[in-house]
Amino acid sequence: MCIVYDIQNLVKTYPGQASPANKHITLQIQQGEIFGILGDNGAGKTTLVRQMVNLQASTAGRILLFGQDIRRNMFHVPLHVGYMPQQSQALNNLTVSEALFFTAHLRGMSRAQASKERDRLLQLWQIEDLRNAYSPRLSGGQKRLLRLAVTAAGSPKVLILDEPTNDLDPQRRNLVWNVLRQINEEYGTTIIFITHDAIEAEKIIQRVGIMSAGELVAVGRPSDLKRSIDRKMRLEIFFPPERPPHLPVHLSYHQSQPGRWLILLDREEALTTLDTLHIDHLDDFRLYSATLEDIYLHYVSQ
Ligand SMILES: Nc1ncnc2c1ncn2[C@@H]1O[C@H](COP(=O)(O)OP(=O)(O)OP(=O)(O)O)[C@@H](O)[C@H]1O
Repeated sequence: MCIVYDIQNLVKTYPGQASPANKHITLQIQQGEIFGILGDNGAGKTTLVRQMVNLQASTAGRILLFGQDIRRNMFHVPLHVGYMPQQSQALNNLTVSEALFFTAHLRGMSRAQASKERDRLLQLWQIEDLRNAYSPRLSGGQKRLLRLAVTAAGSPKVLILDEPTNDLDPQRRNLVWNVLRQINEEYGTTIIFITHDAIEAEKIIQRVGIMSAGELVAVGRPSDLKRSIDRKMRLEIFFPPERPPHLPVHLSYHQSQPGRWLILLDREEALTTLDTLHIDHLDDFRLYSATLEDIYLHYVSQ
């Protein structure tokens, strides 16, 4: 299988920063993969993808895209990669329809092909009713869908998306994951994205890279990484914040919000722990096997 990205020993230190934003990142991404990048705030994810699209010079290391060093030819990345940054003002004063048409046209399609591409994208991303709306007047979520559609215009071989589901309601987040999977299946597009939605992204992620403090601390298929915490169950409990339950002393919890704890347990002790906690004193509880979010918490907390 063809290697799309070959990232070798990459380091980025911003001027004036004591520690590097990322260090010694070595990673290969294969053609047709859906690769997710997870990590806490400031872990170096955006810096890494900006290096991958040649918008950020690296301090050391190199990046090959389809076997060619991305710094040798400034057109190499734009020719193959559609990139959606976290924030962008780039849609100017165009209507939704114009933004899609001109992007497809600029990417080499004839006017007739670009019109067809515009209609296909309007339908695929379910934004047909916005076709004549001016992009600056769209809501945050509508803009996000338009930016995703613009990034995918002309079907580039690789999509790199920095938090594709930010600003979206649950229904549209679902739409995004489904459309990305569809694009990957139909065109064999390699899709690389950063997300904080570990649980939802698990639906489509084939391989994941977990970043912590500038380092890539784990890379693998979610099912393989799960083996490292395989014997663990995830117990989520909900309780009145002013009356926290008494947890057996050998267990620790992660509090995602007041009155909600996440506890990783050995399978064997799940039922006894629930007994100790007195279920009737809890507002609610959920017990399930490890998710991608647990893998992430496991590696980031190490
Ligand atoms: N232009 C810059 N100049 C100086 N430091 C920067 C710059 N951009 C990012 N950094 C620093 O580099 C580190 C990594 O930032 P980066 O944006 O890559 O993290 P991230 O994982 O994408 O975070 P988030 O999830 O919050 O978006 C942080 O410490 C950040 O403060």
